[in-house]
Amino acid sequence: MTPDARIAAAIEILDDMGRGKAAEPALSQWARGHRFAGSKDRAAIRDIVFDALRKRRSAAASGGGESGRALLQGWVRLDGQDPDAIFTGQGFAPAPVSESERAAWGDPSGRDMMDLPDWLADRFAASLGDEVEQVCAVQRDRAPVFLRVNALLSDMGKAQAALAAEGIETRACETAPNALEVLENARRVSGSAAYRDGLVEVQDAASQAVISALPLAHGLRVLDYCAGGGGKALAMAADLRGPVDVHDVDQRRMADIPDRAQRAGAQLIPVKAPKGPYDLILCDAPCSGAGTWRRAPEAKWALTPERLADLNRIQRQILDTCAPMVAAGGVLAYATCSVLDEENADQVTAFLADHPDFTLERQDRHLPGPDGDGLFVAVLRKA
Ligand SMILES: C[S@@+](CC[C@H](N)C(=O)[O-])C[C@H]1O[C@@H](n2cnc3c(N)ncnc32)[C@H](O)[C@@H]1O
Repeated sequence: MTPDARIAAAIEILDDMGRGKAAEPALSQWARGHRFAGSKDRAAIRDIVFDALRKRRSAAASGGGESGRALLQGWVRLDGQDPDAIFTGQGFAPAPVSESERAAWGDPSGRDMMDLPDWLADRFAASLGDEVEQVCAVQRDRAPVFLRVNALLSDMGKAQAALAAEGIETRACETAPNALEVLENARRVSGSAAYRDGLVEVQDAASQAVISALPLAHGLRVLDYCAGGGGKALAMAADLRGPVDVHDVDQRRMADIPDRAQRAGAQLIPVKAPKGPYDLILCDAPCSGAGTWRRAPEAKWALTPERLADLNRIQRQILDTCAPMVAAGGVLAYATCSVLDEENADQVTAFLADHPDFTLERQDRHLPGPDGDGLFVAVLRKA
């Protein structure tokens, strides 16, 4: 497919999303209806759709509307390209820009460039202060791909060499001790021998740093209470060189854990109703994901104040449920992939007020940037 035909495809998909479909089903449905599109075309179309979603507000202001055509005219203009060179109507290119479309073009400014709904722009400003502009600018671009070298089966040098042998170039990243940033051929990672053999896992560098901040030591009894797909549990098992109990309210979220654990040579033990006592419990709580919206940009447009309030309630409940399961002298670690105070420091303050037997030992905030996503972790020690 030509670059302009890919833009025409992205317009169809964005229009489908405008009628209420989520990005993944819209992309899959388009691919099913256009079997001639190869994997490179599908990947390129996906990149355009996701980039337009990251910049939806500024693209809409630039292109004069929320339709697929307006968004992508705006997206092309934001990129410094000439829409008339792409919207030619030739071959499979989108139809030429009409006079009414052109008249609607604008120049995004101020809040448009934050690429957030107004209510979230306010919350971001309140939580991030002087750093808000920089964080919003970062979230308008694609995130780097990071890997975690699995210390149970490999080390940095061996893993980098194995990846390089398959054309995957990496560099060590300072955010966490076992983190690699993929510099070239990131799409090859999931099919590589290094990945299949468990030498590396795909995991954001700041997510890895959250685990490095925990006082993990061999022999500790550890529970991952919100284990999901097991990304952080695997990282804990590698640091611990021992087993980790895994739990999630939604069993289906843990479906991949047995295969992932086997590949990584790690012992993750599913526990339906954990009781404790544990020396360390990680609560990687459900959250807005506001630190990871580069990767999942749909989420920032879908979040509502009501949903955020619900998440805040669930986060409090999870901490309250886990606190009694922590052994005396043990640790409760609270993590989110959010940059919003109400999900992070405010939750910790409220928890400490209700649980005077805990003290705050450490609190780290990672902002989204070149070295990883936006994450938060608080290490709370029980007396
Ligand atoms: C941020 S995700 C966890 C990601 C995971 N730790 C990882 O590193 O891949 C949050 C998880 O919390 C789970 N969850 C939501 N409410 C919960 C609750 N009340 N108790 C336990 N887990 C819950 C969700 O099903 C989801 O899998």
